[in-house]
Parts: sequence; structure tokens; C-alpha cells
Amino acid sequence: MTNGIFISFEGIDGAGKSTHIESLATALRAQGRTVTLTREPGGTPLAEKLRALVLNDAMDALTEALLIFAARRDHLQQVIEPALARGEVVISDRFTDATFAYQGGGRGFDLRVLSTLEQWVQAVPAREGDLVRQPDLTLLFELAPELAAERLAGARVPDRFESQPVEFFRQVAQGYADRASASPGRFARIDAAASKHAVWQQITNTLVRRGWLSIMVPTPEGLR
Ligand SMILES: Nc1ncnc2c1ncn2[C@@H]1O[C@H](COP(=O)(O)OP(=O)(O)OP(=O)(O)O)[C@@H](O)[C@H]1O
Ligand SMILES: Cc1cn([C@H]2C[C@H](O)[C@@H](COP(=O)(O)O)O2)c(=O)[nH]c1=O
Repeated sequence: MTNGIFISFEGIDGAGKSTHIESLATALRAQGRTVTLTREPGGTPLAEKLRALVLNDAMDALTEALLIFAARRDHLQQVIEPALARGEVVISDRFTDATFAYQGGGRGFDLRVLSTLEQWVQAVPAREGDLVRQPDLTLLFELAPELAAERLAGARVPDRFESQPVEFFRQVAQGYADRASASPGRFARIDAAASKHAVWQQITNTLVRRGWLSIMVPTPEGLR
């Protein structure tokens, strides 16, 4: 059994994940934890190449799902599992809930196929009992798609997902809500419409309650 901790950040594009993720890594490091900060799709040289394809090249829904799970397999084997085995905190900007939300909810791809791929790809090596790797905690940033689009407007050239209409993101949000309802103990639902300071407090309160941060952490300069 590893005593590493696996935390994922999830939510629709523009919900505020990247704004807070580095600060959480800094807060945990300040309390003596070694933190691996990573992202999906991506996190290894191979997976970053697959990310570029998935975000920019036209493809059908099955090809998209297979490339994302291929990237995840490499990421798990090269980065996530070794870091957890060393007892580190792994924080990933997205993981498999994003696949159920975007490919399942957004694209309407078959959830049973995604579940099968999830079982294969996330099987934990050298463990009896068919353990499937999942985050210990998933922080789900919940924000109305219209507001998320406003926050992103003009910020960067939109990729294949960011250029989707609001209705796509409504379905993605429903996909996330379904995953959260299925695993309520793993998910913490964050009101991402709140100020950056209030969002930060929701995040740190969640980790303090789990005993992973020992004291309340002051709000970092950039989030005040
Ligand atoms: N609580 C907040 N209130 C107002 N604006 C915010 C808040 N959180 C983030 N923002 C702003 O919204 C924009 C998008 O935030 P961010 O890049 O963190 O989103 P994201 O969830 O990481 O998006 P993506 O998944 O597309 O990378 C940024 O300009 C950021 O400063
Ligand atoms: C893991 C994962 C991601 N996506 C989508 C969601 C986002 O639009 C992009 C990643 O961009 P970000 O700025 O790093 O958030 O990829 C997906 O469709 N399926 C997935 O499993």
C-alpha cells in the first residue's frame, strides 16, 4: 500500500483550475510534502505529443477516446504510479472524469466502452483484487458554461474543445455531475463562481478536513 495522495482538478474549460493548482502545490510543499504537478492529456513526452493531436487534429470520437487513454496509460506508468509509490502528492490538472465528461457527456460516446478502457488502462500493477487507480480526491470546479466562456473570451486561440458551443459544455457539466453523484466520497464540489479568494478557501478547507493540510493556508497574493 502506498501513502501517496492523488488529487485531480476537474471542470469545464475556463472554470478556474489552472489559476489555483500551482498555489495548492506550493502550500503542500510548504508543509513538507513532495508534490508532482502534472496534467492530462499529457504529463510525459509521449502523452504531450498525443495531447497536441487530440487538441488540434480532426478525428472521430473513438480515435479521440483511444488517444486519450493511450496518453493516460503512459502518464500512469511513467509518472503517476512511481510518484505515488514514493509517497508523493500527485496533483493532476484533469484525469479520467474528464473523459467521461467530454467524450461521454460532450461527444455522446458510449460510456460502457469508456468504462472498459478505464478498467484496462488504470489497472494497478502488482495488486490483487482488480484495483483500478482513481484519484483520492477530485476537486470539481462548477461554473455556468456562459460564465466560463466569458472568462476565456479573447484569452487565447481556442482549441478543438474550447471552440465548442455552450450546449456542448452543458453536456460536459452533466457528465461531471453524473460522475460526482456516482462517487460522492471522492468528489469535492467547488463553487467556482465565487471569488478567487473564496475558491481558494474551499480548496484548502477540503484538504484540511482530510488531514492533508495541517493549518489553514493564507490566500496567496495572486488570488486575493
Ligand atoms: N474565481 C474566479 N473569478 C474570476 N475569474 C477567475 C476566477 N478563477 C479564474 N478566473 C479567470 O478565468 C480565466 C480562466 O481560468 P483558468 O485558466 O484557471 O481556467 P481553467 O479551468 O484552467 O481552464 P482550462 O481548462 O481551459 O485551461 C483566467 O483569466 C482566470 O484569471
Ligand atoms: C483529460 C481530458 C481532457 N479533455 C479536454 C478538456 C480540455 O478542453 C482539453 C485540455 O485542455 P486544458 O486547457 O489542459 O484543460 O482536453 C478531454 O476531452 N478528455 C480528457 O480525458
